[in-house]
Amino acid sequence: MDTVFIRGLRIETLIGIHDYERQGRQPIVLDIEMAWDNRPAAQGDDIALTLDYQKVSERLIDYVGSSECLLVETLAERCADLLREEFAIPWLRLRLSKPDAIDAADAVGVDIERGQR
Ligand SMILES: Nc1nc2c(c(=O)[nH]1)N=C([C@H](O)[C@@H](O)CO)CN2
Repeated sequence: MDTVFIRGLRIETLIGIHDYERQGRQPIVLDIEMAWDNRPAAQGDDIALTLDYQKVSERLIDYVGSSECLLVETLAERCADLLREEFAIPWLRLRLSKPDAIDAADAVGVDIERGQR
């Protein structure tokens, strides 16, 4: 199975359960693998047949940048649903990291896998 991936997509958003987190935005980082048959695009050298990672990235920047979730689980699930519905992606694995949440940790977050490989 081929994939298209996006690694290290950093987006400022309002996220967290604590009052101080509701006062201002902080970064989250997305790492995403998305199932896609890359052969038709390669055969025709045709961007129209790709899962265009620029369009996917721009859509996520817009959506996440205007989100106000409490939990990383909620935002991860909503991103996965959006991608699968709007881009007809049959399977994806998505890691949502919060690099600034825990001082003693490089990052915390969730990994989810949705759809059929
Ligand atoms: N499983 C989770 N645990 C925690 C979350 C979360 O979103 N999912 N969030 C917090 C706080 O917002 C933390 O990120 C900032 O101190 C704590 N635990």
